[in-house]
Amino acid sequence: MRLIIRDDPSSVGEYIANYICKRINEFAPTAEKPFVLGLPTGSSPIPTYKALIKLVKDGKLSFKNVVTFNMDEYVGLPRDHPESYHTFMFREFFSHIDIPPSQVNILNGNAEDLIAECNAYEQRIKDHGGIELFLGGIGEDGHIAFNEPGSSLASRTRIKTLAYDTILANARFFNNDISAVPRMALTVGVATVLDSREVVVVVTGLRKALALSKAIEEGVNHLWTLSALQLHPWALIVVDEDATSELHVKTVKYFKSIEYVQDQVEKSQRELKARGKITEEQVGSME
Ligand SMILES: N[C@@H]1[C@@H](O)[C@H](O)[C@@H](COP(=O)(O)O)O[C@@H]1O
Repeated sequence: MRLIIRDDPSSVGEYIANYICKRINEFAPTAEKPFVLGLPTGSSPIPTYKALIKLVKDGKLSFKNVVTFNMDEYVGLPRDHPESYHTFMFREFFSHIDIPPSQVNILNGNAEDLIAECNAYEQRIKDHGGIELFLGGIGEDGHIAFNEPGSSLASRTRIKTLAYDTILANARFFNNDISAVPRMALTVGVATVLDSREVVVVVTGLRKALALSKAIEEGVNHLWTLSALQLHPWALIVVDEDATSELHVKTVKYFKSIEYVQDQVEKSQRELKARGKITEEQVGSME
């Protein structure tokens, strides 16, 4: 697992957007072989979405051959409700980029048969060859998607009852009216996230500091479902300084030193390449 620390949420967003841009461009997606991207909602990914939109507007990135799968959706909230995750995703992201709406997948929290909806979603992900990169956020209780504390680490897309903490945290989106927050959601499972080839998680703000420390400084634990990422072979967590507040100083120093050494390695590779000592391919294989 890598942990990247940036000063503030907007630098975190820029880092992740540039990272995703590089991954999509290197993948060189086509209509036959699209890049399959998992996406979250919440306030934390908004700076990333803003930076991705700018990359598209600047002509550096296209979503024409990208297929997306969102992590979760409330149960019973009308699709056009201002706080449904459908509305959120189109308002904050999809309507500003060049993705064909037919390539957007979001769970239907109003399906007649919710279990069938969840199973079909898992199948659709499989039919697309799995998710290449899953971008996620976390809740204050360490949940990834809506995998609340106690969720099975082997869980798949399913119906989840929300924890009271999450209902309280999300009440701010419903005029602070706790009774207006849906009690249930459809969500991809922890195992659905772990199945993706790469996971990138955004964690910003003091409110998430305890969850971050539990997830990376302690063992794999179903009470802090983000900790399951420790089992993933290719995981990256990008955080701001505030989110590191509960980490040990040595943890922060360790991850900063890793980034520093990595930068030095890349710099020396670029120099070797400029002097014709190694090829572009060799640079890529060492990154
Ligand atoms: N289901 C979503 C999560 O996927 C998201 O990570 C979390 C954090 O939201 P925010 O980024 O607004 O703190 O909110 C909800 O609970």
